[in-house]
Amino acid sequence: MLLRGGDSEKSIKAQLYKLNVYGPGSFFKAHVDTPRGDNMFGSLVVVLPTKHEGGSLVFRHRGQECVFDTAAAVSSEATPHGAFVAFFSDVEHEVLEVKSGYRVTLTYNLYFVDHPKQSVNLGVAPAAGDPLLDVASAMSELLATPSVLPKGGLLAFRLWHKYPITPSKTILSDVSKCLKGADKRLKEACTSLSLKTSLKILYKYQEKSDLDVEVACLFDSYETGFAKHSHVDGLIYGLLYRYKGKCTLTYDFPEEYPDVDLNDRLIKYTKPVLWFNASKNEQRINQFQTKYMAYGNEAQLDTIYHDLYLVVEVQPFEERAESTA
Ligand SMILES: O=C(O)CCC(=O)C(=O)O
Ligand SMILES: [Fe+2]
Repeated sequence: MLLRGGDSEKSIKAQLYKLNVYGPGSFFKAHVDTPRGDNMFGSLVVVLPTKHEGGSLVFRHRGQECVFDTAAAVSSEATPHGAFVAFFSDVEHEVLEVKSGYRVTLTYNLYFVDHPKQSVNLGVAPAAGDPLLDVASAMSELLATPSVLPKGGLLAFRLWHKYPITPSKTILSDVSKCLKGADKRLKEACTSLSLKTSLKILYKYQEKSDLDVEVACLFDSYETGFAKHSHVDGLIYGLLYRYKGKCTLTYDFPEEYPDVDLNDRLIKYTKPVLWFNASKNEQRINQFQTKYMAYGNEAQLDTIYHDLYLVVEVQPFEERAESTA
């Protein structure tokens, strides 16, 4: 169910990437498909009609697993026939060992495209029912609760999928046009309630001393320099003392790295945040390129998958109540 709702009308392009031939004993280790461009959202695997045993394609994402038994798919009828599966390419997948015969696949990269002329119409029908309504009603219930961000602030949803980021190039507002599955529905639900959303990247500074506090910074762009510049850490460290870890900082990173005496300006950007889907242990933060290199189906550094947050601006309760009254 790659494309739902509005996405069923989105133009997509399928580009042949490679041919894989697996003989007995062959397998493909668990990996994600290396993003080739910010608009690549999925992968299509076409399984050619060659009889084989073993070689199932196993998908894993956020603790869930599902198996596509390609051996059964090609031989479910008297004459072998082809099969295909499409998936979001940040979803980890693995081809188990082929026991006998040959397993042959063609893989395609799937891209969202702006110009319908380049696209192939795959005729994907929208899903039955409208899950958008559920998300929107849960969201409006949340905002109708006086104890939720009484003075206003932010809701920060860690997105279900990871997204391709090309350091120094990717503009997060462009990524918001390429949201996948549940993430897209979440954004649409916010828009239907006239809520202002934006995508951000989370960086955290954790103080290991007896203070045991941390500051979370939601940035508007991928910061290659963040880890290297100790004076940025110093700046945040200063803020830690001021806030004693009781609040979360959101901060638009300026072109020039700021001086510590800009603290007053930064305070303006400090807002309370309610976090969703971001359990402490699971949060992968301060991600940098090298970690991901060996994991893709092609070693490259230009574009990486990154966790992103959909951030929703929330007015103080009184203003929320007035606007819905
Ligand atoms: O052969 C398959 O089923 C999957 C191939 C694959 O994951 C890839 O080429 O990246
Ligand atoms: Fe793959």
